[in-house]
Amino acid sequence: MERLDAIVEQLRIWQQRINLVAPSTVSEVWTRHVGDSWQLLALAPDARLWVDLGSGGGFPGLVVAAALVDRGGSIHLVESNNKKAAFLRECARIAGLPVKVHAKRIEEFAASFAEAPDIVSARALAPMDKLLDYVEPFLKKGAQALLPKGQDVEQELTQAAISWHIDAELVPSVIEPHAKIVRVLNARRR
Ligand SMILES: C[S@@+](CC[C@H](N)C(=O)[O-])C[C@H]1O[C@@H](n2cnc3c(N)ncnc32)[C@H](O)[C@@H]1O
Repeated sequence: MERLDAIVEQLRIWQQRINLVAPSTVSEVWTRHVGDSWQLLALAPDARLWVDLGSGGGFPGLVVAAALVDRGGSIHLVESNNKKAAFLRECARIAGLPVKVHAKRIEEFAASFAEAPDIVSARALAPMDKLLDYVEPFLKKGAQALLPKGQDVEQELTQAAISWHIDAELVPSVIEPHAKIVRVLNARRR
């Protein structure tokens, strides 16, 4: 809880200078962002090495990091916006989180990252078709992808299935009634 408190405190401070989350959601940060992120941990109880793509204001990446401390795990956050990357670094330092921030584009990170993560996550980054491009290099190394999605998820999966064979399951969100988390076990281009 102390680590999560520190994350929320830093978010509120930095949000006054840079747009880390939609301003309308700041008052609901504990449910809309912290809780929404925390629920991913139950879907990967044994994961220790994690990669979060397009981390932005740190969701789910920083919240996952707060839990990975107790598992002896760590997380790589990939965020190409330098101001957001600076926030992620400073927040991780203050909260004492096992985080490495990569201020680069996902494509560049994926090409140079030599480790095999247990989980790759991405929230609010891209439509499913594009998202699969981003996570495929990690799936090939044995990772599972956890991708929180809104109520249009079925439509996105149908669209993505035109170009991809997708082995995935949908897990209902415990936070948003119509939202789902897509757990991707495998994906390959047709
Ligand atoms: C809409 S925000 C979502 C942030 C966070 N995951 C969340 O759910 O609150 C998407 C973030 O992904 C970053 N991003 C988009 N494309 C990227 C890419 N190709 N490489 C690295 N970061 C990227 C953007 O800078 C932005 O901060």
